[in-house]
Amino acid sequence: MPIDFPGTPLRKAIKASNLINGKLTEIIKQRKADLADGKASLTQDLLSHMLMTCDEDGTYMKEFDISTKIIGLLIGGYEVAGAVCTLIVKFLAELPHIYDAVYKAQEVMRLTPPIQGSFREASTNFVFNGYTIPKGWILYWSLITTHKSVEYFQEPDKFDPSRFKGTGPTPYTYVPFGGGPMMCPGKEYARMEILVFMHNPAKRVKCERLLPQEKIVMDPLAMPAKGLPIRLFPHNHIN
Ligand code: HEM
Repeated sequence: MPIDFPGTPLRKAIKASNLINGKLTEIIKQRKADLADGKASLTQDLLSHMLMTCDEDGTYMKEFDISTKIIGLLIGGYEVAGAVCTLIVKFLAELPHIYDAVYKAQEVMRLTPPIQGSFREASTNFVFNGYTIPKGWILYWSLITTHKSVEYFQEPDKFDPSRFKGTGPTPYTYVPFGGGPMMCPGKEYARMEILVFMHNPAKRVKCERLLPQEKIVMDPLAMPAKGLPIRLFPHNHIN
């Protein structure tokens, strides 16, 4: 239960988020001033783009919304794809036989999706599984529950990249990047980043886990608890 209380991870997260938002707001204000003085260009980067683009009603994004979008991009662009690459190394160490890299990466994101779910606001009253959800409620949808459902995936806890052969899973049952209009905007970039990673270090070396029983923890992304210490060998290494 998330309670904002001194000493809790939530309190720490709120403090860190306020600090980062404060720094980003300074940068945003500076950019606004630079744009007004002609010292910055309208097309120089995403920040200028967010400041200068309005929606169909002529409304511009608020500073706070720009700041949270930037935090989302920083986390998505760095942490999340990094978490997937770490987990790929873990599975490569456990199951080193070469399989199609694309299927393997997909199966890693099914079994250990770095982001476990996301939030939505109910735009209307509706009934789900006998529960009435009133309009305006904030809901958490859990993608890991769908990924581990026996209804959609046989032996859901087994690492089996062949699930993605042929037509693959039923639509909306494999959703590591979310779904619908709010789907992750970094999806294609992340896929490319992961495949480049798999093609280079992961293909050239064999890995051995130093802590084979190391657990995966959600903090908040799925990550090995001790940072996944490994030993690397070239593929032609003979013990
Ligand atoms: C394997 C890597 C990644 C995974 C698994 C992932 C997953 C997700 C998920 C599940 C969401 C929530 C979607 C929803 O609510 O339906 C999301 C949102 C988002 N992702 Fe990613 N992501 C990844 C990489 C990236 C990268 C590389 C970027 C940017 C360069 C990025 C930027 C974002 C942003 C900005 C949002 C928020 C979108 C919004 O609120 O409209 N992500 N991501």
